[in-house]
Amino acid sequence: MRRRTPPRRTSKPQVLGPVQTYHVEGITHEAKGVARLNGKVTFIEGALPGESVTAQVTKAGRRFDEAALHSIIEPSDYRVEPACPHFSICGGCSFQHLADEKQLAAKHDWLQGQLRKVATMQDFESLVDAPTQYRRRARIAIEQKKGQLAMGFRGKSSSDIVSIDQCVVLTAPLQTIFLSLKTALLQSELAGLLGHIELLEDTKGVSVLFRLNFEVSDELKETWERWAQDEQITLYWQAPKASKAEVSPEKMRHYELDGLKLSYHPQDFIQVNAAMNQKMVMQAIDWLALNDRDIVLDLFCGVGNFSLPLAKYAQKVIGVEVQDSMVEAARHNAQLNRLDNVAFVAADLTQPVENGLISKQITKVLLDPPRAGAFEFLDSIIKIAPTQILYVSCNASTLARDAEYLVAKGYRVLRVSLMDMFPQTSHVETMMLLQKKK
Ligand SMILES: C[S@@+](CC[C@H](N)C(=O)[O-])C[C@H]1O[C@@H](n2cnc3c(N)ncnc32)[C@H](O)[C@@H]1O
Ligand code: SF4
Repeated sequence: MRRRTPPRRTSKPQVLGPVQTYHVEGITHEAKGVARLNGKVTFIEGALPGESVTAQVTKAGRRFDEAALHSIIEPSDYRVEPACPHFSICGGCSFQHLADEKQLAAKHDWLQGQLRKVATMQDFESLVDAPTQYRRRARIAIEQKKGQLAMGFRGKSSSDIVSIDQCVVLTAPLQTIFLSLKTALLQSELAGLLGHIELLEDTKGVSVLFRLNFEVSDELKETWERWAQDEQITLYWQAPKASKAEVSPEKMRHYELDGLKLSYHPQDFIQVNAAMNQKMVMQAIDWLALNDRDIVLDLFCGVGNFSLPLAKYAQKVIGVEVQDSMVEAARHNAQLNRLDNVAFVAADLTQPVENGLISKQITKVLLDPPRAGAFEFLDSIIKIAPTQILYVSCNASTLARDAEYLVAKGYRVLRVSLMDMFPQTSHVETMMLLQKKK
């Protein structure tokens, strides 16, 4: 008998305490108001600094409590109407009730706290773009329960799916296809066969990937291919247990960046915010001040998102990436863009790498690791002894750890930029430039 994946655990907040009045003093980077009652810190979701609110403790801890907002007695001047009707329950965003400039200020405060041991400059720089309609990729959860279709994101205080009709952080073409898809799925048996859906927009247009939990008949597939033709989008099907390599490897996609064309598979990593990606890559080129004597090592290079633009300014760029298929795509991208001064190597940077990579000829290193950071490769970077290291990070705590190590080994932090890649959410991306001490 076929079995469905087990239902996710739901975690509804459990109210413990009486309704009490709090004065909110600060805000965490996850948008929880910080208050103190009888000396004990309380985090209140939805409350803003400067506000007087009433709230009820939902989780009592030894060092701090968590509370649910009950009412706002005195609102903050910076409280704004959330742009999305689902904001109060959808876990996708956490900051829509706070004015954009204050969101950024809250993220700055938090980032400065995280990096306080290594980055002592007064102010960090900021890189920002549009506050909404920026997300060119999204994973949509879907569930059919008792004839009802839920399609959207996980909730704020439960892992249930919040069914949405509108998502203001998606690009406009993705919002449009989301609605059309939802309407079509309401009338199709496909809804009950799906694990999740991935939406993607790039220079080629919009695509939808169906991740299947169960096999689909050819007839049903044909119906959906006709729907995709009408909508002028591309469909990808990922069969149950199928690997990425089995998902239409011939139907590659591409995006444009700094006048270059980058080809990739729909399940490869690409930066989610296209406008911010363009700005980030330009900032990397600017900060590294490359010239035709520079040999650059681009670690965790993906399909060449930094390597190719950098190659226009440097003598040579060497990109390193663990996934063979992405290394192949990166090599193809170099050819496509007629760049012959860039090479790509497949290597797992958490393991000892071939000695050829640890070359003293390398003058600058750029690294853009996943959340776990790059600790295992730091000693290799130190052996290379580049004059500059540009660290792009999606996790400030692993960045802080790695930067501390590099500082202890003879580097100093020159510049830090908070890149607001995901406005309205609590995610923070950082660019840090380190310089070798003389
Ligand atoms: C944050 S993404 C950055 C990709 C690229 N720099 C970009 O801007 O599109 C991190 C990349 O590191 C790769 N990666 C993850 N673990 C790795 C490892 N252990 N060794 C080498 N690359 C790895 C991932 O496949 C992914 O392409
Ligand atoms: S992720 Fe989309 S639907 Fe959810 S709160 Fe944010 S804008 Fe609204």
